Amino acid sequence: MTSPAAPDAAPDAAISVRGLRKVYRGGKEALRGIDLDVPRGAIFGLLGPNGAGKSTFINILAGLTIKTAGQVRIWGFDQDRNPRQSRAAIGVVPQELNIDPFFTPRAALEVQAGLYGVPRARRRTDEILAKVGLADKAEAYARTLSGGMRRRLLVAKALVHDPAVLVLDEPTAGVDIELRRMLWDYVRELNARGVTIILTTHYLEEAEEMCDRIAVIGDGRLIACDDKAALLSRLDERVLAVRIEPEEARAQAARLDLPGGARAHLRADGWLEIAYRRGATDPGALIARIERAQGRIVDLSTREPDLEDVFMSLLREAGAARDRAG
Ligand SMILES: Nc1ncnc2c1ncn2[C@@H]1O[C@H](COP(=O)(O)OP(=O)(O)OP(=O)(O)O)[C@@H](O)[C@H]1O
Repeated sequence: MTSPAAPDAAPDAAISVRGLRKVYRGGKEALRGIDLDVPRGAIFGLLGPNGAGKSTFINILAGLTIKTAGQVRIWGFDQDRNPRQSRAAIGVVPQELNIDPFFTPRAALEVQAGLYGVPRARRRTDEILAKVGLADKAEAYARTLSGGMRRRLLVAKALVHDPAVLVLDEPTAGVDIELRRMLWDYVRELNARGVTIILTTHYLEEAEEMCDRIAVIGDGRLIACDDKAALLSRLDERVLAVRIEPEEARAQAARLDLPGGARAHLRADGWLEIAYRRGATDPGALIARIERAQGRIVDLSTREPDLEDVFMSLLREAGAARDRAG
């Protein structure tokens, strides 16, 4: 693949968004003023609960949804002032598997390349098909492709014009582990060649593994945007897991009032998991409290907070701030 078509001076921000708002017909405000920069060369994760506004954000970048207000620059090109260049700089893999059933993968890529004005001599149809593992399906009708193969075809279609920025909206929803691995390997390879990647995913461990920078959107607002490591270290939280005997005591223990605002919940595997703030309490106090009230601790482990803990904590904080604001 050639390097992505970049202006003479590649911008620091692959995507730069200011004051982005979207109000849908009917009045739903899906984005309430987002300011966001995606650094060039990043693998950038966009996270948020259902209905947070992620797809709206991505569809606006892709030019599929018209924004209500704000400025969007893609690879330095203003979406309103330079629509052609900004569109050429981005490739989007949509969430839905919307593929024309009567096209073969080869024809689908050729049509897509035509739409983007890629001259025949510069088309890389076979190379792209091979990369996404569809070389032997090049002439099959799309309606005969499995869900995973359709997903790969969508990735291939997003790449025909060599975009500098590739956006993947939930690319691994419902795909098997093997395809997921293959897709991520390919994404990493593209990134290593200079393509900036933006992805949304509901699998937080996936974002934790793949992304170097992460934004969290909640209810149309940006509630965090930071390097992954900074985001993870922001939470002064530890998780202690204990196994209590007898079994009957476990559910009771989950309801105990614990020191320092620690929160407990009983996992499906019978372990009691307790999230506590290091500054507010120490594990010794927690253990003593549980043993005093309930049974015997027969096993224990601790772990660092993961992205899921951070994510839940950010959403809780944002919810509490909204409640306070009324
Ligand atoms: N075409 C539309 N018309 C009206 N409301 C819409 C439309 N599309 C989305 N919405 C609403 O806007 C809000 C944001 O939706 P969006 O699809 O952007 O969220 P999301 O973060 O992508 O969610 P998910 O994780 O479920 O895909 C939701 O309340 C949704 O119901």
